[in-house]
Amino acid sequence: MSFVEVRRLGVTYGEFPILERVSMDVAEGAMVTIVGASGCGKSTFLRILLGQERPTAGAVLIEGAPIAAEPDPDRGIVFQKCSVFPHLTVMENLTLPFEIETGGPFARLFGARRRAAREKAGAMMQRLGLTHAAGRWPAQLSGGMQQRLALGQALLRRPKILLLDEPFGALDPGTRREMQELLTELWRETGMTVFMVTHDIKEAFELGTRVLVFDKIRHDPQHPHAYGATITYDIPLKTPVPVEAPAPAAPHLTLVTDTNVKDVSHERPTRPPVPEGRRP
Ligand SMILES: Nc1ncnc2c1ncn2[C@@H]1O[C@H](COP(=O)(O)OP(=O)(O)OP(=O)(O)O)[C@@H](O)[C@H]1O
Repeated sequence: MSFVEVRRLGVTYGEFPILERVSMDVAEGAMVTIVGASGCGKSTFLRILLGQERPTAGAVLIEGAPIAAEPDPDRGIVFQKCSVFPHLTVMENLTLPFEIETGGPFARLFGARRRAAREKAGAMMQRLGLTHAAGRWPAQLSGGMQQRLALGQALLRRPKILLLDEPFGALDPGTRREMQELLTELWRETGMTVFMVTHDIKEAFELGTRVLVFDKIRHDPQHPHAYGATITYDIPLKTPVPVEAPAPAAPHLTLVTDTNVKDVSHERPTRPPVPEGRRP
């Protein structure tokens, strides 16, 4: 049994299929990076993993059980922007997860529980280098600091799965590099399973233990929205933590099609053929 199993997942909005027949098995501790053209359904896939949306077809299992019908502390998420609450200070953003745990978004912590929450938030601030900014509002932070705060907030409840939707897309190259290093450190420390959407191919290959490419296998030029995207390439790169093993010398490419899985490590990747009966 894999940690995350996705079985012939499909998502349709109205009459438009966005994702179709997406299947994968993901080991615990993997860092799965996801690339694909804009609009092919990468964020939709993350929302399904979060439990924010239900799939139209297929299933997602986590540790063998169907995914919870709504977000829970086992899954944290960080978006490109606006992941933290603008009306709360850094400290308040980091104690909020514990307040929600106690009794929903309007709950307040008092006494020993408040002290414990502030201690954990303080330790996280130190880990993220934000201690000096405890009393600042998010609008008073740089983009990199805001994303560090968002990562910290997502990690405080120790999620088993961290979902990242282009988390470093709005950062300058230097800050982006720092954030990539921080993410790698936190991932190694926690052993959590990460799904990260990125438009930066280099980032996908540098950070991921496995790269997934989302694209449409079937395409009808007369009806460009007739088919959804699926996984067209599934490229394992390194063994995920905690198992320590040397990375393979060269990436082993697997071209995933609807009906078969074909080893193409010795071939140049080419566009999959249009199935019979679908030719314009
Ligand atoms: N709630 C919704 N209702 C209807 N259509 C939606 C909804 N959410 C997303 N879509 C559509 O689904 C498609 C996929 O969107 P999604 O944001 O998942 O793509 P993406 O691959 O993450 O794109 P990008 O890389 O640009 O962020 C888009 O055409 C979008 O307009």
